[in-house]
Amino acid sequence: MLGTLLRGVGIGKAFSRGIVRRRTRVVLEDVTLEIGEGRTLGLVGPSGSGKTTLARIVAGLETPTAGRVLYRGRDLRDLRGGERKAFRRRVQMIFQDPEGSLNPRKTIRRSLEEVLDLRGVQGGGRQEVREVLEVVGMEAEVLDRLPSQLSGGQNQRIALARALILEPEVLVLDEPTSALDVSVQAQILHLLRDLQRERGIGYLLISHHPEVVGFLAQEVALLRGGRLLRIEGGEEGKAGR
Ligand SMILES: Nc1ncnc2c1ncn2[C@@H]1O[C@H](COP(=O)(O)OP(=O)(O)OP(=O)(O)O)[C@@H](O)[C@H]1O
Repeated sequence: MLGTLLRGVGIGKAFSRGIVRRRTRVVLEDVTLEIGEGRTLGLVGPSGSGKTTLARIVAGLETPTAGRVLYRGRDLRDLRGGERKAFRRRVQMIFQDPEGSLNPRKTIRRSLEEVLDLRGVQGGGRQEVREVLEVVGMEAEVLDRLPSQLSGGQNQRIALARALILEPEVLVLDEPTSALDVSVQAQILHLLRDLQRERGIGYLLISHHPEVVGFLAQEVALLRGGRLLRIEGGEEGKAGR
């Protein structure tokens, strides 16, 4: 049995609004879910139901106002030093707008090399950058370009390459193909599926498109008005597992 990597338990989130009369708006209530090794949990629900907020909480980019997130059984609030670093490295988020997730003023080479710097890799970085480019199906000639000189699909591949350099255990994918042409969407989905099979990465996948969720997810969580209505088995057959 493959292990659980991330769990959200009883997650709630309320945003405050109004400066004079402090009011709060509850966006998530008592949401419990888990992301397992080599598995995809799809997250669907109407616009404004709290999907992105939940994804950001699970990825550690936002703190919940109730409940907790556990990474390998450890509460994120208790992670310090090396453990905190490990979480930051092993849980990565991929966004809908690939160009926006890359620094527009940095070449692709710089964007990838700076992640290697974060990992403390020196000298041998060049080879690794080339290897990861190959994994995401890109040629080395893109290295000297800026994100604005690449297509949406190419930028999403680079965003993935950047995450892969950190050797992630979990990828939180927020509408990763929605900004792309249909044919490019399919390529990215196949790439994501292959990466998961080869590396056992766990995915939390937000998408408005049932065919996208059906392709990758074994389980699908339905969020409505900030509450998890149900989690059900996905269409495993379609993914050919
Ligand atoms: N930083 C914030 N401050 C206040 N309210 C916020 C904040 N972030 C999100 N919200 C509110 O929380 C609710 C849920 O937003 P969220 O983006 O999580 O929904 P979503 O399901 O991802 O929507 P979509 O499918 O349209 O992307 C919305 O009403 C939104 O306005």
